[in-house]
Amino acid sequence: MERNGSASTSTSSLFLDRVGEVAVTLDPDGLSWKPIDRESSGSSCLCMNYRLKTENRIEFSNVYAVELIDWGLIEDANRNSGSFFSGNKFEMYRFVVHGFHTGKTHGSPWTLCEYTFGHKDMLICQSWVEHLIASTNNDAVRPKSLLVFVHPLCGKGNGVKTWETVAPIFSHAKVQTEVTVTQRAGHAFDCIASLSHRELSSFDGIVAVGGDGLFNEVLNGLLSSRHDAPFPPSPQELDNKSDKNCQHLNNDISRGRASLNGANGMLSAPLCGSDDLEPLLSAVESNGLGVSKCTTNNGPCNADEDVKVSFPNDWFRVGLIPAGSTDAIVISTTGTRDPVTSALHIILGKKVSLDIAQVVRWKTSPSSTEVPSVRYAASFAGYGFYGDVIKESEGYRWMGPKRYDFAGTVAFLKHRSYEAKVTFLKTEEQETSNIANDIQTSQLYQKNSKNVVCHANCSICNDFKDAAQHSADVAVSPIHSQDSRWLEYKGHFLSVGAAIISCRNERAPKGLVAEAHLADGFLHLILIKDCPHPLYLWHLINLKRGSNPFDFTFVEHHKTTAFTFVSSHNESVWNVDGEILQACQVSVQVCRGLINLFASGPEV
Ligand SMILES: Nc1ncnc2c1ncn2[C@@H]1O[C@H](COP(=O)(O)OP(=O)(O)OP(=O)(O)O)[C@@H](O)[C@H]1O
Repeated sequence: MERNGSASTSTSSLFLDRVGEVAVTLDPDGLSWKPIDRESSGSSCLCMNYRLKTENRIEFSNVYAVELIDWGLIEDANRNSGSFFSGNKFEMYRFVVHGFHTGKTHGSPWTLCEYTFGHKDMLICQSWVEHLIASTNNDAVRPKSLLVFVHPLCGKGNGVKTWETVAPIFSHAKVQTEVTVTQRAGHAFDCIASLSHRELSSFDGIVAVGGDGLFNEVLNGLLSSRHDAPFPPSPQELDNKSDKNCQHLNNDISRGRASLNGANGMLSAPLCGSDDLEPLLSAVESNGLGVSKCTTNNGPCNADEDVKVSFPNDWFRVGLIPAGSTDAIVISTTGTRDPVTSALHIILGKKVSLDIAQVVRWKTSPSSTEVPSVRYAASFAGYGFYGDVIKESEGYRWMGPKRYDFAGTVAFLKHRSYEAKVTFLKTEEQETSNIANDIQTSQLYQKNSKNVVCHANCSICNDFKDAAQHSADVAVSPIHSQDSRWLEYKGHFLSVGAAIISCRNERAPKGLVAEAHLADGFLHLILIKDCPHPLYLWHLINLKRGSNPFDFTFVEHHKTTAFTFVSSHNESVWNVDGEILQACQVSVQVCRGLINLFASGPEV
């Protein structure tokens, strides 16, 4: 390798497979090459997505692996030797640069490419490999060892095939993978929940190959015993507090006459100041943060130490390679639904924080005794229409992903509404808006959201990391603060939904809530009050078309950090990340940035 005029640039003569002899230049940002003594500069780019076009440079940020391979053939595509594919062949030592192209438009899938270089001298090849590896390992912390769960039956039954497609990318990058193909629902949860802290900390992350349901299992397996935080107040507790301390006003939403703030809608008087709200149950002994004396907030501990892995932390990451029916989590966090793109995000060590909703079920049915149980959700928790769809779809599993369209149509035609009470924590933004005037919810929505859409390196999501990374304040929403104000809605609802992220999917390309952020510490509560059938259809059409679905008088949209829900219905079904949860009393709170995902944020 010869140094050029600039100290940071060097050039060598190498052979590039299917091109011929090239002058290769290494600069601080990448690798480029120029054919020597030839006008022809054909190049190759082989892999799952075959590209055949002239390339003469690759940036280091687009290189995911560099490998020394065996002595073998390099093809010279000398134009004088005939066709491109019938050039001369030479034997030499070789190394491969594995890379990818990001596509010209945001949200387009990344495509793989590889360049095989050769030289008669093995030491020269070795030296190139060392230089390239050193140059490409500068930025993010790339994972070395991952635990992988593959759901064989997810989506159209392609889980294993999807893993087989991306597995070579991990082996090229020398990322060790311990793979389990799940045998049943709950398998991944059981495996992860039963891992000792030491076992878990021997991995840099866990990867789910499947849909949102498998991801939810992984999430719950990780957090069930490793996230210590006070529960949000139960509906009963809020009632007790409001009876004792607060003015308690209930404005029922009249059936079929949904309206906004004021007459039949929102109660803007505070239910109670919740400064002294204690968690109903201290089932988990909390130390506030969930971080014990020897924790791994800044990285895995020394193997000999008494390790405890708790969440949130700064190093453990979860990955998702999409193979499911809906894949809303992947689309909302990477901007595309592509296994190769997701695999590359994982290998490159990309990281974004994700808000997680802690859903505490207090009662399964109105007559059952209060026994809290916790479920975590990464994308969505919904009741009414959303619960009906998931329940209805269970009977049509044989249809595959199409069953959601069918079940959705059936649930829509039934047009059922449910009597329920929803109490949510008012945010500062809403306080200001309500004092100022009694504006309608759709206006409130526009005013509060400022229509800032989450994107890669989103400043809103990164805000809290700079201020107080992973402190108790950010781990749990401030629902116990002195200034908390709770608002109550009571009435008949077609659905009650809580979107933690945008939940983009093929049926709602901009998401259920287009401006939801990955890690702003808020969820979006969407209350669809009973309304005439055609209007509800219009709302659904707006979701599908990407128009504003909240611009209706029967839709309430509130950005909040916590809410409670009570229904008197015997078979109350929630849809939590696409999975069924039977519950008639729940409390939900957002835990800001509770986990890290191998992703860079939605590209919008
Ligand atoms: N081997 C298995 N057999 C049956 N169910 C499984 C298996 N592994 C995981 N599951 C469960 O299957 C459910 C659906 O998984 P997932 O969401 O990953 O796939 P999907 O095809 O998108 O599912 P769905 O169509 O139900 O949304 C989850 O509850 C998961 O726990």
